[in-house]
Amino acid sequence: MTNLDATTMVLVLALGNLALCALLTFFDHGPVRPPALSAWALSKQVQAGAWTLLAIGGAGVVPEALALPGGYALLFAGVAVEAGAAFEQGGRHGWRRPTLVAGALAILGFLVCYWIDEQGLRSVAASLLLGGFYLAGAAALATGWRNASLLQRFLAIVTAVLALVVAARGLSVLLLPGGWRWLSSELLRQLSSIALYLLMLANGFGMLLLGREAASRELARLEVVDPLLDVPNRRGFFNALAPWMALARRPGLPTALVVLDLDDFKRVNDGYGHPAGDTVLRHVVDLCRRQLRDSDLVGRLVGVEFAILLPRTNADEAALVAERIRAAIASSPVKSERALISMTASFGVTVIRPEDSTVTLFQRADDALQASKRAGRNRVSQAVVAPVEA
Ligand SMILES: Nc1nc2c(ncn2[C@@H]2O[C@H](COP(=O)(O)OP(=O)(O)OP(=O)(O)O)[C@@H](O)[C@H]2O)c(=O)[nH]1
Repeated sequence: MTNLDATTMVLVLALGNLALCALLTFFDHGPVRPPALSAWALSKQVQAGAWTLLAIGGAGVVPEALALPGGYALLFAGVAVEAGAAFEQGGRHGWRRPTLVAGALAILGFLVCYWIDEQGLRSVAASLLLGGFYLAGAAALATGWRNASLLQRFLAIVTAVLALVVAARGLSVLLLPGGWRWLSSELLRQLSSIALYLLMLANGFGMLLLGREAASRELARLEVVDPLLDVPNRRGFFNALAPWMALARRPGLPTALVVLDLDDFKRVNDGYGHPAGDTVLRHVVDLCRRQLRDSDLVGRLVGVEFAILLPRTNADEAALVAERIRAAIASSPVKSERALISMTASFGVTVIRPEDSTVTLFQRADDALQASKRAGRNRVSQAVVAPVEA
């Protein structure tokens, strides 16, 4: 292997991290910057500072006695923040703080080792601590392995392997100072430098690509899910309804559809403000969910009109479910900042018939809903089904 001297590798790492920082500065992340990305950008800045300090220390611009401990302390702070960002990205928000504490302890531990032994113990501590933090980052990437994307799994494995190479260097200095067979300690040092460089690249591209994956997943989700209430929107509900429409053409248990419209909701918005109206909507969805089975589905059709799909349920059973939800809504006022807001809803109930299209199905349910409204609101009406002509 060509000789990669330590000063060159440190310089390459400094330049690489500085380049990443520049890219992140000009990256348009939209109006809201995700916390994981902010933490990660900070970690890159700190690491860029660390490698730069180590590089200029190596070149004799800054006294080594200052550059080495200062550079490594910054480096541990940087990798600790980076591991914390990876936990944040993986949804383990609680792990961020312990990672930062571990970073502070690592700095302390390293400084003690440096003070005891400037050469041997220092590289043992540096390699083991850096490897440890990157391994923590790999563990964070591996969270939710089953649902993780291929990219995330690949990054978790690559990070773990490279972290082990970095840590192996520290162990070799400690246990096999003369090297082992062809694996000389110099070769391990070079491999460890290359691993650090690859970690920088893998984490750099990986984090940005993972962010992009998450953004496109979120976009796809928003096509079928209502962002305020986290239930299927009209399109999502119709998607879920399609197989039940097809099943209705075969003999078997019926599937019911309930449509629900909150009564006089304009009064809530006008009287208590739009945010209070949103709270009421969340509360209503919550109440509905509590009255339904896992196999049932509530979706938001438009505004304050909802639909509920009740598989294997006939019209009378569906009317009972609707009545339960009606009573729950009417008897649980919502606490807003200013007052208790009482709410009622009107319901239309029908079952899917073999000859139904979504238009005829919703027309029937909506007619029943309008009948409830005309009859004074806060009630459940079953659709009138015209007999099928022979
Ligand atoms: N806070 C809030 N209000 C909404 C939302 N979507 C729709 N609305 C409001 O809900 C109200 C719906 O009004 P309508 O369904 O036309 O009528 P209503 O006042 O509910 O009266 P009836 O349906 O005739 O009983 C309107 O004032 C909308 O602005 C939302 O996401 N949040």
